[in-house]
Amino acid sequence: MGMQQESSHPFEYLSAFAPGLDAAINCHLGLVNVDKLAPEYDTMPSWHRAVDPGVGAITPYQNCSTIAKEFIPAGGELFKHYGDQWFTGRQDIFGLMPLLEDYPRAEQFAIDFNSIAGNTSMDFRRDLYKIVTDFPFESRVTNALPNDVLQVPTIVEEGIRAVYQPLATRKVEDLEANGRCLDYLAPRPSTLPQAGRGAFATQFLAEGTIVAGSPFLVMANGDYFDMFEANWYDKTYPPDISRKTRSQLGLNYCWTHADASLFLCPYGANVNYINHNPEPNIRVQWARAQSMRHNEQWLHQSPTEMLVSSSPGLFLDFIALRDIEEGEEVFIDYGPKWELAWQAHVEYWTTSNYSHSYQSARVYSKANANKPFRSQSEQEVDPYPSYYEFRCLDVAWYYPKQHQNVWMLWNRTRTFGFNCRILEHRTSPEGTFYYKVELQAPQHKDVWGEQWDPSKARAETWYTRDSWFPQHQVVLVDLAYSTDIFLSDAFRHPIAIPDSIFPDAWRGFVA
Ligand SMILES: C[S@@+](CC[C@H](N)C(=O)[O-])C[C@H]1O[C@@H](n2cnc3c(N)ncnc32)[C@H](O)[C@@H]1O
Repeated sequence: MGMQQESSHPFEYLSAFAPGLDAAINCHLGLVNVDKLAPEYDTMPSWHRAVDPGVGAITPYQNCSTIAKEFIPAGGELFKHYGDQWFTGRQDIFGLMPLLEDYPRAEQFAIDFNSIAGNTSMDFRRDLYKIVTDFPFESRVTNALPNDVLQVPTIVEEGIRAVYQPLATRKVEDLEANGRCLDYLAPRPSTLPQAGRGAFATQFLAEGTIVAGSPFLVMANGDYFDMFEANWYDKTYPPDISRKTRSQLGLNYCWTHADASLFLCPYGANVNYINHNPEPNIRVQWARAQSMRHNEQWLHQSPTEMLVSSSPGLFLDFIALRDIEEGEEVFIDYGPKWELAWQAHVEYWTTSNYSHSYQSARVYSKANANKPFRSQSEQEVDPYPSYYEFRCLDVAWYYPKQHQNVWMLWNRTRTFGFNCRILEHRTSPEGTFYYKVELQAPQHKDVWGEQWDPSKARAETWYTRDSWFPQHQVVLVDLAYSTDIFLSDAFRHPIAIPDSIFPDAWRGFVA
């Protein structure tokens, strides 16, 4: 998430795989208790593409915090809001699952029921309640009600969450005995040169400790990571899938093995920060059968079933090979092929000739915050580099209601505005910059997946705005696909699944 700015496709979000705690959190719309904050954009501040081989090889999307919105009892499962559509779009699987607003409605129903029937006999109350919950026409609200009328007083006194919370709470002793600690590791700048961030022990970890664990996204092959040349925005040409131009950054965070085309992408807390060292202090091993929902059977059969499964079933444990001190960086061995590829890359990078004068739009804007942006006419004399563009945040003005993709456009523009040009600037007595701008309204009528049609190319329609835009609504951004992570020669290499744990049943699998 948070990467919209990096893509120029008019309708599609660019989805970033943001590993960490949040990726493992389920959704229960009656018990939503956490929220995630947008990630921070944080490149390694001292790195520059003209010099540093690590540039573009690690994610700049960092610190995507998960925060508690409600009281969470010890042992309580964390739940976030996936959005109602996640359930309505899967009605064939979930049926009439209660949505976010159905729980308060059910709660109100229980309160009303109690005030009407609370003083009647238990038998009568039970029958009356059964009529409601077993009503032939199922509804999401009735599905949010507990089956047992004896729960109604709990709802009245403590709210409907109190009915569901016990079902979503495990005993702390049970978690301590069978769970995995999520905070034995934490990210910090790595001790290795050019490696970016690494994972560090937050406390002393004795030899044999399971320091982290991770489920995986499983892919049949690495095609998913391929990128092709295309011009989504102007639609002047479609992607040419015969010409792969580069690999997505996600490749560096995923695991594979020479004997199969499979790719496994871990998303357990902090495991994606573990760097490579040929002399590691951590090893990996599959979780014990049935523990952590690890499906041992999958290790003994062709990956076909695993690939079609809708729920994750692989779980890998990361185990201390020796005592690890608090504050020590932890490492796994990515394999000799990775090591050779990295060495070759470092050598190659000395020959790359990226300009020393390159500055990302973010770096430029920060360094020049005391000056207004240049207007169009000023830019004729003193242009900005071609890899910058202006975005103006102006949601209220243009809202093409007739458009079938309104919500997508709205979401997209809300986050990072419309293309815009600066016509004039002025400075208020308080020193705030104001801009007279021209905005380019989105004109797209087509949708993702439709037949390619160059005649639907983006219309160059510019609108002048009368009001002056304050500086926080005018942003200089990097042109999509121009930041370090899109450099076609940025380092890309997957991590090797150690041969010692790679199941024989998967060898030879190619898809
Ligand atoms: C799974 S990520 C590890 C976390 C990463 N360092 C970060 O900051 O997000 C793998 C990437 O980290 C970097 N890396 C890992 N080990 C390294 C090492 N020993 N030397 C240099 N770079 C390393 C490489 O860019 C590699 O592709």
